[in-house]
Amino acid sequence: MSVSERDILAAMSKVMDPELHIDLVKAGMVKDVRVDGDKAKLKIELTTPACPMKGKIQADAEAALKQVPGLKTFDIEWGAQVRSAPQAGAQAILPQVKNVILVGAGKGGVGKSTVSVNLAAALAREGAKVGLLDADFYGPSVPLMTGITEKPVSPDGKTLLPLEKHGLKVMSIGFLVEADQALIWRGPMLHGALMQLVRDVRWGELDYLVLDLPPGTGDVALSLSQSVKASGAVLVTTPQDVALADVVRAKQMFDKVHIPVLGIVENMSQFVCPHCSKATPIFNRGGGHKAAQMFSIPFLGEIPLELKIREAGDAGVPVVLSAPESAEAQAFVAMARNIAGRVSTENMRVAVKLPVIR
Ligand SMILES: Nc1ncnc2c1ncn2[C@@H]1O[C@H](COP(=O)(O)OP(=O)(O)OP(=O)(O)O)[C@@H](O)[C@H]1O
Repeated sequence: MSVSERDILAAMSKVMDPELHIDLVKAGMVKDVRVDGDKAKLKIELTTPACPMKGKIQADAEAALKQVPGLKTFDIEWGAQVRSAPQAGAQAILPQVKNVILVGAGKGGVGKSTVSVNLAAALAREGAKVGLLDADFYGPSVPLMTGITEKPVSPDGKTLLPLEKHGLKVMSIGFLVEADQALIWRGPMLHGALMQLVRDVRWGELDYLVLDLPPGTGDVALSLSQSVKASGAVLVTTPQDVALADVVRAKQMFDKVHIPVLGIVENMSQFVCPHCSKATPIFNRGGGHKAAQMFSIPFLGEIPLELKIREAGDAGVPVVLSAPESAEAQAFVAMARNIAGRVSTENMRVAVKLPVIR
């Protein structure tokens, strides 16, 4: 029995992307199908190199090809092509950036910058082109957390080159102004300075720009979020019940400007004693889950309270790079994959008018 390219496509159209809820052919992921007698070659292009469902898609695709009558061997080349947010492109303020991911929190000190830096580093480690923009003028921590001490240069007096470290393109308000100076600026001045950071930096082509927002739900966070036409926002919280009120405010802020909330990350979830391995929920447990349930938005992961995370931050090498095999690094990687998956789902939902599935 001879096999045709149509048979291969028919088999692939039975494989569903478990997150996007459409089949691989409809999602445009199946490329370059070639059949030669009883052998087939094809390429499957995932929507992100950090795909949280790659293992399942791979198993399902192989199982489907094994069912094709007459097909003896097959060779799947795996790749990834990050899709742009529908609002990205020539008209946008960042025309070469496919997706802006906002990282926000209802209040300061919950680990927003730690999450931003590790998210960016984890996505880059998976193979994506990633930028990190620190707009947190209250306490720009990205220079310290990435170990960058140089100042950005402007080759033409108008635009700035981002600094490059850990496979990331990095820019921070902290590179340009003293913290006490930014703090006395009023709203419009701050917004202007931050927009300059967005617009006048030569980011080049990026799959993801992770934007560490100023904490809270003030006007600057709101107007910046609105201006960059983000793919979505990640809310960082600690597990206490008192943090819930801040999450509510942050969620309302993003709803107001129609930015999808990609989900909630619970930071400082519990402390695992390095001596006896006993887990202690210092800041209580479950607040992030509770908030996610309350709003029917995804829970993107929990990050333990762990000395190594703080030490890695202070040493300028994110823990996902300094100790990639550690449980805390794995927690960040799982979170980053969930976020990349949610960005893909949001983009696909708009592109093919999928129903909202939470
Ligand atoms: N999971 C964690 N385990 C241990 N230390 C952590 C963890 N998350 C954050 N920290 C530490 O807590 C401090 C505050 O974190 P970070 O600067 O990321 O918070 P933030 O929400 O961005 O704060 P701000 O809004 O004030 O800028 C840092 O010293 C950081 O290293």
